[in-house]
Amino acid sequence: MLQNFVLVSELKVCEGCLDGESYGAIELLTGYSAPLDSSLLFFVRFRIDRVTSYARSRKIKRKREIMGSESENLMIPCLDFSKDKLRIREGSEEWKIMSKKVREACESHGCFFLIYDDDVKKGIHDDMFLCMKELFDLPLETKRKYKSPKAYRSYNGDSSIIPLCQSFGIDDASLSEIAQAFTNLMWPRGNPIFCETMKCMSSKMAELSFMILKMIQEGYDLPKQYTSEIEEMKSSSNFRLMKYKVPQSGDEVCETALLPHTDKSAVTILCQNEVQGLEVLSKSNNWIPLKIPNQGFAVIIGDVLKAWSNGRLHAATHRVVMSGEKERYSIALFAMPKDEMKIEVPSEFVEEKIHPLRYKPFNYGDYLQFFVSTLKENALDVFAGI
Ligand SMILES: O=C(O)CCC(=O)C(=O)O
Ligand SMILES: [Fe+2]
Repeated sequence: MLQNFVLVSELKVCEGCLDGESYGAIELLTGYSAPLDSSLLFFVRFRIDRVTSYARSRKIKRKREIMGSESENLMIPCLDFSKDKLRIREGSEEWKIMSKKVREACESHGCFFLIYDDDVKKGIHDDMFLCMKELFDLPLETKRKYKSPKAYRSYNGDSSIIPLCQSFGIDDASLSEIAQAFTNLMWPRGNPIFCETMKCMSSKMAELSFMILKMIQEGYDLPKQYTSEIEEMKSSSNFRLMKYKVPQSGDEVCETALLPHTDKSAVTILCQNEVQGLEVLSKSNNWIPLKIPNQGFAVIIGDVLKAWSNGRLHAATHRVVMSGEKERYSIALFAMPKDEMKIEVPSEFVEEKIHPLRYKPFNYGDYLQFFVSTLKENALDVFAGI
């Protein structure tokens, strides 16, 4: 009977030690909430003991889940495009071998790790993260000046759904006039280091995304006639800068800082500071923490390539969880088509028995609009599925 008299919110204030998980646990144990009476404090303490052990067991369970998925993490390939410091040359034997590996990784996991070292890239990673800190440290009213009519571009730091995340999305950031306009808006007195670093980092990442797209074409031995389609798939890009706050509720708690989703791009390239947090959902339905190599990238297949390849390439669902005491900074480059591109499955991907046609042709801009207005989890299948 007593359990009906626990007010969850007062409990939280009273004890000041309950995190999100424990709070949920109390609701679970009590069924519903009612005003807390001081005579019930003994009972409440007893409950808290139970709740704490419940929360502890949840944490252990999560640790086990992570350990269980660790073996799957090891299965996600790490591909070195700069092997022996020699850049893989298009058309070479190494290029062909690597292309098959890219195809395989994108079919099995929808993602892979990428290492790529060259003289231009050296140091730029660190410079970019220093620049990002400077950007996110600007006053809120300055950051809010960055507005765009396009979805997921404007400065976003006030979302009640993902309160730990702040972001900016800049289209075609490698173009001088765009990088300059963004820099001038944030720093009216100028910040040439930021401007140059952003241009350089975004063009490096765009170059890598094109390389991956070409490898996918090669990996399937598709004829040259598809080269122009592959080029169209990266004719736009969005350079997204993100900062994730440390969760307030205690360092052992993992909070979802970015909700599960698939990207609406053709392909996404991502890197981060030293703080991990990205997870992908494996085909066997386990969340796998992606340990992105230092100075390396994670590559994730988006909805466009999934549709175009008739579902052979897997658009991996992913999310960000935050724990620990350090802020996370991440950078994503979304390579995508222009709105007017028609996405149509090449006949080479269709095979009556094993691979019947799964997607009807659609206009990329229409798909984006559909997604933004419905936010459906399985938007691609609802919009273009057969
Ligand atoms: O911050 C990350 O690591 C992931 C970001 C992401 O998935 C996105 O912006 O679509
Ligand atoms: Fe994403």
